[in-house]
Amino acid sequence: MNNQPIGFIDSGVGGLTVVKEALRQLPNESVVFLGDQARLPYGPRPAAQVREFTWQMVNFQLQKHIKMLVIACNTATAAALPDVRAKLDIPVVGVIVPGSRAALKATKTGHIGVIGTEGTVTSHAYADTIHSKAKQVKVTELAAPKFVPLVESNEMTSPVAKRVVAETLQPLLHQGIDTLVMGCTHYPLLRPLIQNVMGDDVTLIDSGAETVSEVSMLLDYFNLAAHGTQPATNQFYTTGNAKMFDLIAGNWLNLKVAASRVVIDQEPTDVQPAALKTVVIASKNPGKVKELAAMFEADGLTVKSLADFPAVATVPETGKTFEENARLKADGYAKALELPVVADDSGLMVDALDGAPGVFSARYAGQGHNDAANNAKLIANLADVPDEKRTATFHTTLVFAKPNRPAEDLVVAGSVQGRITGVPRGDNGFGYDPYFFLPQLGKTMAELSQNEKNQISHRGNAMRALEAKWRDWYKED
Ligand SMILES: O=c1nc[nH]c2c1ncn2[C@H]1C[C@H](O)[C@@H](COP(=O)(O)OP(=O)(O)OP(=O)(O)O)O1
Ligand SMILES: [Mg+2]
Repeated sequence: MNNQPIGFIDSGVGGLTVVKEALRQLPNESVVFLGDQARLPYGPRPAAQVREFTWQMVNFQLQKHIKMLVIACNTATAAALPDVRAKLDIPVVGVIVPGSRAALKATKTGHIGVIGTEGTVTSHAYADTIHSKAKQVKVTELAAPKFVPLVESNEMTSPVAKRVVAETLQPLLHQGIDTLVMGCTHYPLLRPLIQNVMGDDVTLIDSGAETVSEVSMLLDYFNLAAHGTQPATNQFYTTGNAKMFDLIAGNWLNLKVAASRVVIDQEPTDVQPAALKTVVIASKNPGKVKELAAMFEADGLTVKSLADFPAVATVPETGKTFEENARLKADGYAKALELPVVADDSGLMVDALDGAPGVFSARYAGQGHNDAANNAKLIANLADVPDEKRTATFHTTLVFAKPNRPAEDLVVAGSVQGRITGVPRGDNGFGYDPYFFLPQLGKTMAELSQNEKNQISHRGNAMRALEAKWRDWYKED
């Protein structure tokens, strides 16, 4: 008997489909869930990176004193389960074996379909597991990389979702597949759409739900089940947007949760007293911070960001222009922190949308916005616009401010032109980068390294303008 919690980890909200099943089947058990929404999707990432991220989640869970770990993510199971299992002395459960087992039990035609992320499909983890048990069974695997972003942007019932699901599953029809494994814990949230396309004769296997039976069995086997004498407690954490997390959990899984945001990919930084040669990049956007930090670090400055000052109050962006917002942020944070501050206000202006989303780029998708939701809305709004009319501009205004001297603000700007594609490409950068195509390079922004992006980007151009001026300005003190 053991009242410690069970830890569940996933790249995002998808793992909650497993937790929901656990709460139903094992109501005495306490749960700690962590979703790495800040870095999803995991699907397109190299296996080594998925392993690294998974270990960061595992280490977070170990601090919560879990008694068992469930890797509620197929991509992470395929990439990291053997490694994690070998190094931990608690039971570690993945989703692929239980899903494979259930599919074998269900199939009559002996032809099983598997849909998953690119990472899961290229690992052939399902085919290998199924074939290790039953060689003669035919397994057809198909990557469905667009499904996770649909779920994470809360677009499960939109016309876009319906079309994407129908188009993606086309290759699996009329082949004699009678059982389809939803090999990603996000997919059960699209279940009605998937069932509709596959037809009622196809049995859908929810690998996550199957996993809970395995958890239940292991709790008994290792004598780890909770006493049931005290109420179970549940804790939910996300590395991303807690509001969006709560919204999706509530709307789609009927789970009332209040998630907390956590950082798992950096060592805690001590807050140091204000140093003379310190600049604070006053942004909550890690993508921006990374790009801007490089320049100042090269100049020998100590660079900090708002992540180093978790207690400072957020400055609202109430301006109507990039410059107004950049000034508000720079002056506001410089005053609060009593340090020199650089702020960036930036966004995407699409010609066919009369310059939208513009200064509203970060909040384009409204309440609980995030990159995936913003991108989904952008693509939906451009659905009927032909390629040659999808021209767009990225803009950045940078303001460098000294504490309490707004009149001396140094203001520069930069921009770059490109075109909005229909299909995202690349894993680098952030925000709208995967959709921002640069015809002269034949690549999207997200396909460039940080260095390459800085050479041509709006932010890089603004930084070069700042570079020419800031040293003299800074020295004046
Ligand atoms: O290089 C870029 N590549 C892709 N997307 C970009 C880029 N630069 C800005 N963007 C998008 C992200 C966000 O949706 C909006 C900026 O909004 P913006 O308010 O300036 O930044 P933010 O809220 O993300 O962070 P913060 O205000 O804390 O600096 O434009
Ligand atoms: Mg902002």
